[in-house]
Amino acid sequence: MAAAKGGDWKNGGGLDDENLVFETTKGIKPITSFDDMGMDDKVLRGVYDYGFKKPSEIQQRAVMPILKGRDVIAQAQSGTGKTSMIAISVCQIVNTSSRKIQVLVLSPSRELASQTEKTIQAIGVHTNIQAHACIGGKSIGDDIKKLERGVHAVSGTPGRVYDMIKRGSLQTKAVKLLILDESDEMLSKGLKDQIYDVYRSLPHDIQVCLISATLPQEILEMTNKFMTDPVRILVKRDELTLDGIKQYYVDVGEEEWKFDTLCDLYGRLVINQAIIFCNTRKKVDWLTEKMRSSNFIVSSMHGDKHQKERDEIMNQFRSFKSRVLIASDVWARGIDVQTVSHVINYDVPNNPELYIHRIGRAGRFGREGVAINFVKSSDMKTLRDIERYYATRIREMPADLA
Ligand SMILES: Nc1ncnc2c1ncn2[C@@H]1O[C@H](COP(=O)(O)OP(=O)(O)OP(=O)(O)O)[C@@H](O)[C@H]1O
Repeated sequence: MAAAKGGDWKNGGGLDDENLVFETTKGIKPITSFDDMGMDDKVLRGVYDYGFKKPSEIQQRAVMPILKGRDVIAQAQSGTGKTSMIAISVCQIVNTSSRKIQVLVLSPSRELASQTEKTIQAIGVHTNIQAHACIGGKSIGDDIKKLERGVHAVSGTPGRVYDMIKRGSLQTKAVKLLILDESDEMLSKGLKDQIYDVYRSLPHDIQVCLISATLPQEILEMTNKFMTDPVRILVKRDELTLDGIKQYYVDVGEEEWKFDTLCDLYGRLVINQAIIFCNTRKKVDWLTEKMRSSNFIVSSMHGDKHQKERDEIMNQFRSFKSRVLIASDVWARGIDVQTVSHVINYDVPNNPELYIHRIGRAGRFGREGVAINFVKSSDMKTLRDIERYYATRIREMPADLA
């Protein structure tokens, strides 16, 4: 932070970066109790009232550097409390006596941005913090009104946030902290330009925190362009999969056998709640129709649906009224529904990062979960590559899994 960030990060890192080795910063002392983090009593009360007793490993290591104003790159396995850590830090950092936006949290999906806003509001219940979810698909007029009335923290998606900045409704002068959740996705090709647009509207000495379960080398390489001497808490690839999530595959041979396999599983497994991931929105729609016409009750969700419908589906799923959700990768990252017991990859995901995020929808915060991959003969190599990449085992699903 402090010093102006140098470099042309929008256009990628220089050649010098290629041989950089990234390691966890030495000498980070875990703080094993929330009581010892020097937080305001009201924030602390909010944390305990929210049901947290002890900080998770990543919270023990990353909260203090964030609160001290350091730039931080924080990686930890899925479902281990990273987004909650963002909420705790935001509640502590904002000064509620001023109604200016002081923290901006950006997330890749509307659902995640909204989930983070709700967590901030819940943990900050005793502090009077005003957070606002600034996300696409909602009324622009409502956003403008809410922002002009004054809020302390904004959790949003990059497109809508930048729109509000351009309109002058989202004032950035007092923003001291920018957090990119799911930061590898945020800095990937598709979103990097939008993030850059937001970033250059913020004060020069902005503190930046990057959070994700997956942080590939090429993302770490670009961080020196906009971060200053960041504290790094990193996880090695072979430690990223969670023991609590059992991983299986079913060799379906050909695409056409996937559907029967799914129907068969439905009859055999005791599922609390399940997410079935497909690689395209079209496939989500197709599978939803096909399941419904075979009398299965399923919900479905992807980025082409209207926001109102997306909200309804999320509410139904979170309140356990719907138990099986067929989804695109809009659901792969960050969404926290503790009761999800099974993740089914109807299609093997296109990259190893997505695999980690998808299966991480089950097995939240130490719970058990099961991930089942439907694998065509032509996908077997991709699955083996994923297995090798994370040094994990994805076993053939046993007949008696139920
Ligand atoms: N210290 C804690 N004690 C108890 N529960 C916690 C704690 N921190 C987080 N949780 C709970 O664990 C679950 C997962 O937390 P969170 O969503 O913050 O994880 P995450 O690491 O951001 O996940 P993802 O990798 O999917 O983005 C949530 O239900 C959250 O309420």
